[in-house]
Amino acid sequence: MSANTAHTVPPFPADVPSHLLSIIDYRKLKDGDGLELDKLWMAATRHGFWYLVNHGSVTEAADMFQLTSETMALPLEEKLMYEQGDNGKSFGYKAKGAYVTDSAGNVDNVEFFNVAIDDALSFPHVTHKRYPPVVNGRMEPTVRPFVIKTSEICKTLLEAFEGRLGLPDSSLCRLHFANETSSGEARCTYSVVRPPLDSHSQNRVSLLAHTDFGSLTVLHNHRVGGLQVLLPGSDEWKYIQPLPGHLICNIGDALSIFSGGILQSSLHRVVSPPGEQLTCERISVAMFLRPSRSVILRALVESSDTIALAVNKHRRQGGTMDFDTGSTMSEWHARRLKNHRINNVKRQGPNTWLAGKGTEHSKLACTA
Ligand SMILES: O=C(O)CCC(=O)C(=O)O
Ligand SMILES: [Fe+2]
Repeated sequence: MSANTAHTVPPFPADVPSHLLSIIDYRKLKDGDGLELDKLWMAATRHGFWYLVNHGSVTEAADMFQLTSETMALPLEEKLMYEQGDNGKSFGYKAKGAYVTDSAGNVDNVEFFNVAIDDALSFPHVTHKRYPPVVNGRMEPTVRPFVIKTSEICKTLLEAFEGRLGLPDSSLCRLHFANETSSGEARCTYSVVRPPLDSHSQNRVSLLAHTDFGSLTVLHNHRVGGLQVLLPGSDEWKYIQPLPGHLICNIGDALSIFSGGILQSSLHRVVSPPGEQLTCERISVAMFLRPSRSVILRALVESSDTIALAVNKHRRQGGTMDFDTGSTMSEWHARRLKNHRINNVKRQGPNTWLAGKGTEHSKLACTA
């Protein structure tokens, strides 16, 4: 397997429907620039997606791309020794074809390798799971620096949201960076569309429509497209153009629930790369920040009048979002993940697909 280089990858096509996401400057956020905070707030509350530039994690991400190529090149039998399984745990390998993509039972075309944030930080001590030697060899030089750098970015974003939501300082950060384990993880993602190609190859769903389970997702996808988003109020799936040096950030279910729905957790999916990129290898690297395992997913109404007002307004207007789920983060994650797995869907029937949904229930009819 050879990773695509800038020379071999055709450009992302200009004639496909794409979102012009806001571009937020991380350096300005760190400096407390009010206008940049306004831009972030607008993006996070309207769309739940934005680009982040000047984030200072280009080198760390480049090493993770290298790790992705090395890990995905392992023999399938070796990767399968680390398969995540059907019990709602996501650490380790996900083979392509393990997740459903629709209610008809079609399956995905994406491989993941997930490394627990806790394992990256505690290495060589194993907190959750063992990994192949190629990952272990890069745990200290590559995965740990990536996780530390990306966690700093996430902390800055959470602090900005605390301020705008009227929450006491550290209240969101404490839910994520306490002395407890979490399901948070770094992810290496790989997919390629292989011949025979037919008229359905273009635009085929390769990762199901979903909202992210946790709080924040920070994604490096620089060249080969495929990520699409269905923004609130829209009924058209549109691409997010991959841009070198730009992080793609999005809000997940947990932050949406904590904030009484003020922060948007939007539906997204991955389809085969558009236009001439169709048969290019697609690699993306992400970190998923999730609250600690025992944190209950409910709106923080006691800590913020802004959130309490938002919940009341939502209820008065007949909204159906559940702001008191009664689920811990760990239960929410396990339920959603189990219901993505084709083996569970086969065992338990088509309703499993519906039971796998997150906060999108309340907003839009899921179209895929
Ligand atoms: O690879 C991508 O562009 C995004 C994948 C994704 O949405 C996810 O892994 O949750
Ligand atoms: Fe996602």
